[in-house]
Amino acid sequence: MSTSAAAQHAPGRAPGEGAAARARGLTKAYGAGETAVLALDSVDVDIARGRFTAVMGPSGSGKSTLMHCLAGLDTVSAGQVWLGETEITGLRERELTRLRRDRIGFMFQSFNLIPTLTAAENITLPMDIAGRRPDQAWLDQVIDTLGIRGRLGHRPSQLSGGQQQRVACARALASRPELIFADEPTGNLDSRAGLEVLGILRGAVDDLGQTVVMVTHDPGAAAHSDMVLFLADGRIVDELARPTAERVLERMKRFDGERTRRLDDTRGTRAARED
Ligand SMILES: Nc1ncnc2c1ncn2[C@@H]1O[C@H](COP(=O)(O)OP(=O)(O)OP(=O)(O)O)[C@@H](O)[C@H]1O
Repeated sequence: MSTSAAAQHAPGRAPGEGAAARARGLTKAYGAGETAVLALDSVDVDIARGRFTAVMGPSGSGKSTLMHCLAGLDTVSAGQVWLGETEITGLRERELTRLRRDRIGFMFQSFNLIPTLTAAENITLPMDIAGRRPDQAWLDQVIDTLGIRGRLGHRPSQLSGGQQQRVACARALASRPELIFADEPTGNLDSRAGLEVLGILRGAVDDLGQTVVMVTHDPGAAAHSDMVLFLADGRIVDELARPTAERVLERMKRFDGERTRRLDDTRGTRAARED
């Protein structure tokens, strides 16, 4: 199905506002010849501004590749990608670095905090590198929303996993980016800390007007989003607005069944040909 067409009418999309990011015909191949892997196969997608979008799919379906291409972390083989109104495909590495620094926030499963810096220093590091002054009122709001004011002088090793992820979240929010990409942000956390982080991302969207895209394997995590995009074999095969964990799980099971049937059909055809 064409996700772009469907997304224009999706309840998860704020009417009248442009997409925070979009891709048309996004194709990414790794390697060449016999060993080439088509990680993304002509993907059309609109990421709604001011919404929380989850990206799900089996291992190897292209979730991380999609995120990396939308964030300008990876080059594309074909197609176009825009961040807001800026087409990022074709930008030079230096322009991409600046664009990522100024307009995108990242959260990773492994937090990626600098161990020798305090929480406060980690939070403002990207802005310090860019020579930008943080907006103190915004920073205070983020720090208080995340409940980490009492931890600002601590180094990462003195913080729990959940607190480290909250610091990583504050770092992603500090520059007030147009778009936050979170790759399995709850993957290394116990369920309580994971729920806290999901609540924080939800709050960043609802209370602070941020746009969040989260890659996850967890239907429970996806249920915190406004819209789930399902990837399979490098294509967006479905989307689900206002998800619940049960509905996400049910869709995933359906895709697994369809995929197994397709594979069985392919094997059957091949076996018949060889007979
Ligand atoms: N640097 C690379 N070189 C070669 N192949 C790659 C590379 N990165 C990813 N791939 C392949 O591209 C496909 C998509 O990978 P990707 O990491 O995007 O999947 P994913 O859905 O994020 O998987 P997972 O859930 O396991 O993290 C896979 O078949 C993978 O093996």
